[in-house]
Amino acid sequence: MASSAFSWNLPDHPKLPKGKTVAVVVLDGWGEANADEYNCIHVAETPVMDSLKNGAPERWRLVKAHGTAVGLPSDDDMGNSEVGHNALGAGRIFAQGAKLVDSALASGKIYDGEGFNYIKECFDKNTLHLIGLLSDGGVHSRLDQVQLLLKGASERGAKRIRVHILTDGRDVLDGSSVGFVETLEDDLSQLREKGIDARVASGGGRMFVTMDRYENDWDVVKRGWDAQVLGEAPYKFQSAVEAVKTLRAEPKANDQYLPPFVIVDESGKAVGPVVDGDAVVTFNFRADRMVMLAKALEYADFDKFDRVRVPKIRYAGMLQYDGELKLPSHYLVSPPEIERTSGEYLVKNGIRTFACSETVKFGHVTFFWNGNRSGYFDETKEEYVEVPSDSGITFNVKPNMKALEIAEKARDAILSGKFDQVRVNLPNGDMVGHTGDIEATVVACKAADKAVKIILDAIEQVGGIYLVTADHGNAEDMVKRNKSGQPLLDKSGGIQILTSHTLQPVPVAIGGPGLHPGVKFRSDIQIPGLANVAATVMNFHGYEAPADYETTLIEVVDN
Ligand SMILES: O=C(O)[C@@H](CO)OP(=O)(O)O
Ligand SMILES: [Mn+2]
Ligand SMILES: [Mn+2]
Repeated sequence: MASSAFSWNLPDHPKLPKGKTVAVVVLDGWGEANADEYNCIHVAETPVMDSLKNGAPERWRLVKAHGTAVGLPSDDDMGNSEVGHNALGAGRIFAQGAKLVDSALASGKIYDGEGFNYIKECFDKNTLHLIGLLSDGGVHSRLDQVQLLLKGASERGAKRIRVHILTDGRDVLDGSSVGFVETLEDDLSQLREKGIDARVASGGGRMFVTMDRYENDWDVVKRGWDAQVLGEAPYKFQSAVEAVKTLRAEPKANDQYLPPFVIVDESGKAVGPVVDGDAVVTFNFRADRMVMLAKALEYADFDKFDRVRVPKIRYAGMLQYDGELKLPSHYLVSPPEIERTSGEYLVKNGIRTFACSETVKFGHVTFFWNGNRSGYFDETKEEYVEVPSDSGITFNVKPNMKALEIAEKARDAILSGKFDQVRVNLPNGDMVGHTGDIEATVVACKAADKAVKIILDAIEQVGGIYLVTADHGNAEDMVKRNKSGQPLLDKSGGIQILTSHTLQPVPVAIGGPGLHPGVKFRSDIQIPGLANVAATVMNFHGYEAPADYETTLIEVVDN
């Protein structure tokens, strides 16, 4: 597109009117899968979602929500909220962090960039610290990328390396942390044989240490800071494998919630606090759960918790995590440039927008939706409402979460007549699904379904249009399966609970009294995915999507 000819004005849709209130509902972690006892959506009472599926075959369909359809390296990659909401909001498929880091490592370009050269200054006399999620989940980070980075940095002069690990159990099976730590320890010992002083320095479970998001609970980040930067934690071990094995042996322990620990030497001294002159890299490519730590590492006037000691460091993110805040200012790989999102177009065409979720998913329908960008495009036309999430609990304890409150806010926004688009994320299926608690996940799915009803009823009242979809699967499959789909059993004969997202497709349901009667899903799109939703929503507002957007899912047939 020649820049001189560029215009934010969207062309009118030839057949669909303007002025309808459009509700866009994203059910987080709500995929479509075979109906069996491990499909919590099937087991749960979900009359509203069932009626959408069974009521109007031309207005319900499945779309792809994982792998290449959302910009991930391969179709073995499960979907996730970041890439899912990016695709939903941007209407195009961008090569995502996972893929960009892969290419930068493969070509070696990562080592030529500004970010690497910035941290390299410390290699000669000081320590390089790597902090991030240690697994092969591919949602926030990947172990093989960390291995390549360790190799690359040591070949380029890093003499002392400390790795601060966060155990996963959320994107990978619970219990797999031990194997990942063993693999890492193996790599570090090979580096030591080459004369590089490389060790694990601290650790903890991702949901209890460091990886909070959207400022739900700063204590999580503080626990990480204390262990990683100050070298202080309630548990001390001489090896990381011993740490993870011992902490996992506690009753009810799981990888996601391991307490913080530091590795100490024979005299009990932490082996790797961060000190003046050191370099720090946060190796997650995904933004949401690194932003808070990035602020603590980078901001001089930080006041969210007492950092006690603020070392003068050179800090780089694997990617830049927030394009608007330019955070962090140094990074190893440039993030995808997700611009001209549907949110920005619609606002510039006068669409008044309301977006809402509870804290743990708030940034999904705002920050991710808008291409990893904080804040409003135009505060006179947008209102983003965050319902405070519960903090300090696992969500199987309160599986209803804030679904009702979110739905009521959406209902009020729809009935107020002040908004053209009302967009929400309902977190239940995903957040409770990640706990691996099947019974609670069934309750969660029911709660999400009830919330959908409240929103659709409001749309009915104002003669509006709805589009209900999801960002990826989770609650529809809670068990690890073999290739033929049979549940896999562990050594003691129990099922292996699947806490992660899935590769399943997700539904898109459309309707409402405001939807032109001739609208139906097209059957000619090869492999429709989440990125086709944005053009569809633009149509419902009476516009055609920009030419480079993935095509709309609908057609209007004359009756
Ligand atoms: O909780 C998260 O960070 C991820 C899983 O790692 O889930 P989602 O992509 O749904 O936010
Ligand atoms: Mn999600
Ligand atoms: Mn999730």
